Amino acid sequence: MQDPNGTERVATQLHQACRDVGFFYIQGHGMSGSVSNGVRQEARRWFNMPAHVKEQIALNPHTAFRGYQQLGANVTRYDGGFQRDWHEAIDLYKEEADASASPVHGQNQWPSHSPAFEAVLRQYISGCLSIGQAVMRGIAQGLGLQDDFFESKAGGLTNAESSYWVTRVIHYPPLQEGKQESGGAAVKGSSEAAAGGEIDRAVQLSCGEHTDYGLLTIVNQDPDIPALQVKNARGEWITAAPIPGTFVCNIGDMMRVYTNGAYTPTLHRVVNADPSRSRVSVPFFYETAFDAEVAPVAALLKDNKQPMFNPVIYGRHLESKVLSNFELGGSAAAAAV
Ligand SMILES: O=C(O)CCC(=O)C(=O)O
Ligand SMILES: [Fe+2]
Repeated sequence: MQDPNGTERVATQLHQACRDVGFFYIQGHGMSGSVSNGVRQEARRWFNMPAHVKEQIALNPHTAFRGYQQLGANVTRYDGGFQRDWHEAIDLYKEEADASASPVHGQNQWPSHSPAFEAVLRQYISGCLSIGQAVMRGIAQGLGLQDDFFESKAGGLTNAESSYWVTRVIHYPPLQEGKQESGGAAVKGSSEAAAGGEIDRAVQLSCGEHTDYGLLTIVNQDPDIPALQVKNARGEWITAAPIPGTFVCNIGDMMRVYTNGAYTPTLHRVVNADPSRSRVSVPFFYETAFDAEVAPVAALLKDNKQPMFNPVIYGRHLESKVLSNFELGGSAAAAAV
């Protein structure tokens, strides 16, 4: 019997999804519901704690951008200005004992006052690392490479142990009244925009449109609040509705480089249009090792195609993104909390 485990079939499906859409769902991933649901339940409980408790693990440059960020601290940058994303979150990364090599290296600030939350979050991270390594093996196979390509030197020596993973525990309250209508994202306040400051778009977003930075994102979202939107090839926003028991996955910027543009990360955003309920999601980013040099894979440069991308050190790409993600300190958002 050929392909008894169906791995070739899955590899082909992954190839088609990465090439044509950039998003796919995974099921049969092996993570128990007590972990995937439990981490969201504990997160919801934690975000309901008073602000002064949450601020005990506040994120700033001295905490290597790890920890809690209040509502509106995370921003999306557009030409000429930024808009505040309407969420609060806890950011955690792979821990590094030597913090000197990068502004994002250091230890995590685990959620305060909640050992149960920390315990399930650690289980969740460990489960996602296994899933990430397994899916990357499938993606390598779908590309016609050795299934452990990404674990090899040419593939960045990335595995569950070395991945510079990130996880974001995110709480999206309902959008502010009068800002939820879809369409009409005209930029008002152009004098602010010209100065590179905060811009007042007609529509508020829970998370502005972006692509992810690394290899693979695994999204664990509330089952009953559709909010993640993906831009399709026609330029329309399509909802990636939650399917219980599955994770939504998408590929990031490094996959475009490795495949010399054959796979392109897809723009996505979050709009919690529910006026009465907040949404929790816990995306996990299975990323390249920090020092990995990412370059178009020679075996994928068919027909003497030239590489379209210069090699990138993943950690430098990550730093440039993280350092511009926040508008911390006294803000309109602080007043709104
Ligand atoms: O909350 C979600 O569904 C996805 C969030 C996201 O795209 C991100 O954090 O990069
Ligand atoms: Fe994302």
